[in-house]
Amino acid sequence: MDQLTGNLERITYRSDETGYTVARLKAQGQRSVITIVGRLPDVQVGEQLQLEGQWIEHRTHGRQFEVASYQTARPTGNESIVRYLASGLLPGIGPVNAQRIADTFGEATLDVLDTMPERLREVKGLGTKKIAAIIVAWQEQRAIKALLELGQAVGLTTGLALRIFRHYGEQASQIVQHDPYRLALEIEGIGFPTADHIAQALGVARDAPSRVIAGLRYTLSMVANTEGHCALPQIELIAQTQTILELPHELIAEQLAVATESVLLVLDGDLVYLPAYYHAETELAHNLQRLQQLPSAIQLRFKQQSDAIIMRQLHNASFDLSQRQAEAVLAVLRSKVVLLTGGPGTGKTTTVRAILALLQQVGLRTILAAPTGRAARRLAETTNHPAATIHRTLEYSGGAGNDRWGRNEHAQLVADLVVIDETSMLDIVLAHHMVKALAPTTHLLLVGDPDQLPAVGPGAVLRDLLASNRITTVHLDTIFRQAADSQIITNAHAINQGQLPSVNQGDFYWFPRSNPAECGAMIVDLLTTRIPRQFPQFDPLRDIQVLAATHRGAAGVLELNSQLQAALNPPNTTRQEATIAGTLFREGDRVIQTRNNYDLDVSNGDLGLIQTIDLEERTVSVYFDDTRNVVYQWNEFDEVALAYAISVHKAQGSEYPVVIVPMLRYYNVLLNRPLLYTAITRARQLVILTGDWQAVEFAIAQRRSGQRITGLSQRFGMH
Ligand SMILES: Nc1ncnc2c1ncn2[C@@H]1O[C@H](COP(=O)(O)OP(=O)(O)OP(=O)(O)O)[C@@H](O)[C@H]1O
Repeated sequence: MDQLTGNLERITYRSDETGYTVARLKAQGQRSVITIVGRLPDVQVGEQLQLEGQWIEHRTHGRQFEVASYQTARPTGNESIVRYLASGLLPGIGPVNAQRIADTFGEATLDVLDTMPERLREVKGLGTKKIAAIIVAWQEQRAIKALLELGQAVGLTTGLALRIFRHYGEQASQIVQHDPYRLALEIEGIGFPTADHIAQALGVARDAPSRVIAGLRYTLSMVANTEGHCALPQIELIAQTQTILELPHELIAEQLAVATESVLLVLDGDLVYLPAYYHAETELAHNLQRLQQLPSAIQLRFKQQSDAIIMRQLHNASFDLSQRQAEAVLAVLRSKVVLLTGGPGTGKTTTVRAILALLQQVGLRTILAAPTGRAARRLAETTNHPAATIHRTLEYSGGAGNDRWGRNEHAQLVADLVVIDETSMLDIVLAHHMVKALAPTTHLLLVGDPDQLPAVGPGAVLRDLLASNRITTVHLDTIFRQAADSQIITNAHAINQGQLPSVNQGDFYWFPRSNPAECGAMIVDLLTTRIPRQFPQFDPLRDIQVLAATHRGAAGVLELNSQLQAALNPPNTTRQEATIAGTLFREGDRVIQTRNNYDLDVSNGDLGLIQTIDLEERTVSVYFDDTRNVVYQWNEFDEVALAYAISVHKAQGSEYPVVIVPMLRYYNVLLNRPLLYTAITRARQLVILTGDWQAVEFAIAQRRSGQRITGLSQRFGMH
């Protein structure tokens, strides 16, 4: 190893993601300024660096020093201090102001910034606003430095350290040092093993209570995220935690008792909950029951009108409802909380429209909402009434463990009726926040199809509420004639009843392909050749969605995306491309937003096309839903994925003109009836299944996706 000491002159390039840096150093004993490269996430211009590493000969850039490890010392001497302050470290400080600051405080400049930053007032020409901004930036800089140093000591990669910093801000070092296990629970991409690794490096004992309790909490949050359970039975929880911690059963049982005592976990009967899910479940049950009991303006308004009169009004407004639909309308007028269920084409939306018309006539207010942006847009289109996501309706902001709900028990929604569509997608936490924000006089109508896949988050709210038998429910099961003409809809209902679909007639096709590679090739062929030839009205980039059960394998989301990208949007000198967070993106690519981002105003599931990739500015702009442009910074783009193919789960609540579904046995464990049913009911005009017919049979034979452990239906009625 060679050693080198010098003063940092300039930073030529730095990756915010990885900390990889190219910089210029005025090194002692070297005649000219040299180039250094390596992971130097926190070094600043003007700093004194001590480096270890080796000299290498770069093909195009020539001789440079590759840094293996380094230490920094703060700049000393007027010139270095000025360069340091003017390096872009502090907002609004260029060479002139930097010189003034350095002249005012001399060698003590950095100490003043550390301990008495208010003394900046002594510097001529610095306003209060500028001083406040400098103080914030300086503290943040120090916090990042402290965290990166700590990170080096405990074996954290720069990428992870920066992610932790983005999450916790200035408290990051403190949290890593004193409660490293929090990282596993609160930061996406950091699992228990990483947190455990840090804790071990900090010398936390393997059988320390904090480790055991973290392991128990981690197990619960993992089963919530992967299997949708709100809780686990004690024995199950201990057994699963044991395999993670590799500690004796008794020790874990003991700490489980301690954790429930101190309410880090909640024991209810035999079920153990994370407190957040326990509260969501109990309060949801409680609030729904309270809501059911309190009188309302709607009830009052329609009290004097007989059922027959109301039906006549609807008839006059040209609604010819079936008996069941009429029952549903009356139920909503008479009961505070109603479930309206049914498969595709059974008249749910028509029923909602009839209710809206009645309420509007007499000046009562309705709010419509759905769990995803696309579902909300469709609801608005089909009802001709404004609709928004539930998050937006509840004026949600924040994120990253810092949630704020503008509408809550203290600031409730102003409405006589709130209608939620796609209720099957409601998880326990969102349902809780929504119901909490309803004024006691509001009616709630939950519309949904319980045979769809359950929510991505934990809980099975719609199924649990149905199972409780305590909420007025109207189930629509007649497929109306117009809808029955569609083979997609009749097949959806057939599949739901355990029958095989009829294929190759109308709008529902089957292309047998025996193995995953052939199936993948078939899908490419469909998008590039067959569909454009036979159905030229569909634009392959905009109208066709491939829905796969899995991410892995030759017919999984990842592989299909790379093949479809190559076929539909191949490399082209006029189209910029870039690899961001491990994925190659190209201008023109079809992409999907994968989580809600309130700053950029894009929701999970929104689809768009990449407009421009700007390598200089490190930004990507995406044109969403043919309506609006969103510009992402590079480091935000990990929220976006290619979307030629997406998972069925991601497609919940969305519809597409054409849906193509590979069906193969290699992912048998993932196949089930709700998955296939959900996939094909996403299509408006055309469904194409391709693969192995036995996989279709197998899927239909698996009646349910995994059962979820929840306590909502039992809890209902206990209050
Ligand atoms: N009472 C009725 N008489 C005749 N046709 C009806 C009736 N109710 C609904 N329809 C028609 O049936 C079709 C499906 O109705 P609607 O869109 O309300 O169902 P849905 O359950 O909301 O379907 P999806 O879940 O697929 O959106 C529509 O074409 C609608 O006009």
